Amino acid sequence: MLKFWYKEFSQYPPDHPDYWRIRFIGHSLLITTIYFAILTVINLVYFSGSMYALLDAFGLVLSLGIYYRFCQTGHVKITAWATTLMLTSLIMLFVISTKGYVHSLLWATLIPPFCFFLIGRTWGTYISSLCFSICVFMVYLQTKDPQQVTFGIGALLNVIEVCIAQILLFRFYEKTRFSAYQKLAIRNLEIQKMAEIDKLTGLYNREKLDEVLNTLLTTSAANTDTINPLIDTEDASSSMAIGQLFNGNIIDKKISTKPDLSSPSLHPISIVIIDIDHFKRINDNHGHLVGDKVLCELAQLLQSKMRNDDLLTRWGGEEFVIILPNTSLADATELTERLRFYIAKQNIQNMALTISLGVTQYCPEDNAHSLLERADKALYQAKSQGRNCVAVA
Ligand SMILES: Nc1nc2c(ncn2[C@@H]2O[C@H](COP(=O)(O)OP(=O)(O)OP(=O)(O)O)[C@@H](O)[C@H]2O)c(=O)[nH]1
Repeated sequence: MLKFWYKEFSQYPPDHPDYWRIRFIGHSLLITTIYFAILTVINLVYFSGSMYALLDAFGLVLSLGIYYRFCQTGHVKITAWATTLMLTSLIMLFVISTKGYVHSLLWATLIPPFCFFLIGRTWGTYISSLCFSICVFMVYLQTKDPQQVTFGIGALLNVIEVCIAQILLFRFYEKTRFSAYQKLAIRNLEIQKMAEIDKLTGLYNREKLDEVLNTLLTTSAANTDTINPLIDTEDASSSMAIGQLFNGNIIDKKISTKPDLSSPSLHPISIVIIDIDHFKRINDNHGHLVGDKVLCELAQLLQSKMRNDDLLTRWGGEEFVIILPNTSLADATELTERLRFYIAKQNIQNMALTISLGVTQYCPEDNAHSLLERADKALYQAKSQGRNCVAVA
């Protein structure tokens, strides 16, 4: 609708800071054109007020002229100022010429929204203050020389017109505010995702691992009397789900509210550190780009073997860490052995590749650091045992 009026400026895409200002200029000048055209006719035909009709006709020509020029040049700042000055001066001329009677003062309430949106806070404040001071002065003059107030059709039209303009203005404001808020929310989500995802493999990174581990273990420390941080598939009494910690999605499994730290085997959590064997050789022999591809492919293969609640992360370099909730050390060792065997059978970038793995289980006195340190020691042991094997600590 009204495509002939709204010009698309390719230099101002939707994410440009001036995008909404341009739309506002287009809307405002369209509305003022329509208003001035109607007012010219009403003043001329109905009220026989040639002076006001002339003022409105002048406004009509100015609105069209400013918009025509804007479409040609695309100068946002100049157009914003021209529109502001035209509107404020015509409104104030009307207010002064009616001496503030016939509800003409209502028109002045349109000045701040226009000024602030078009020319910014500072000038918006100055111009609005000036115009309102004139309005106050008009009312002061009325007190000095009071006249009988009559509520004619002119006053009625002024009220109706200003009310319609105010509603349109505030609809527009709300639309821009909502749109800006939505964009911001989407950006925030993107940034948050970027901050916790490893760019190369697409897995969660070390920051996310630390966050999840710390949250799990801090929750356990703070709630030793009430909450066990470990997962209990049977006990669904707490509303906090492990899945929320991992990926923001609520997964059915709940964190137990029973004080069970004394018997971690009932609610075990295990950690695995994986390290590619002789990865340096791959880089040296085939180049870093092939090394990167190996990391990505391995990440995908490992991910394909994860269960719903397992969290696979890239710890850094050619090391990966898995958090295995609700998994005892024995189960974790078995699962890890299966992983090792599975990877050794794969052909990754036309190479046979092996991994070494260190496994450990969470103890009540652990913190994130001590837990990872123990798993790392196990990994070191696996390396010294000749690689391509699993060691437990
Ligand atoms: N291509 C690639 N290489 C990486 C990346 N991060 C770390 N590396 C390389 O990974 C190699 C790790 O080498 P080392 O720590 O000596 O370990 P390794 O050769 O796997 O030997 P072991 O662990 O003892 O079996 C180094 O050559 C790093 O440059 C990465 O993102 N991309």
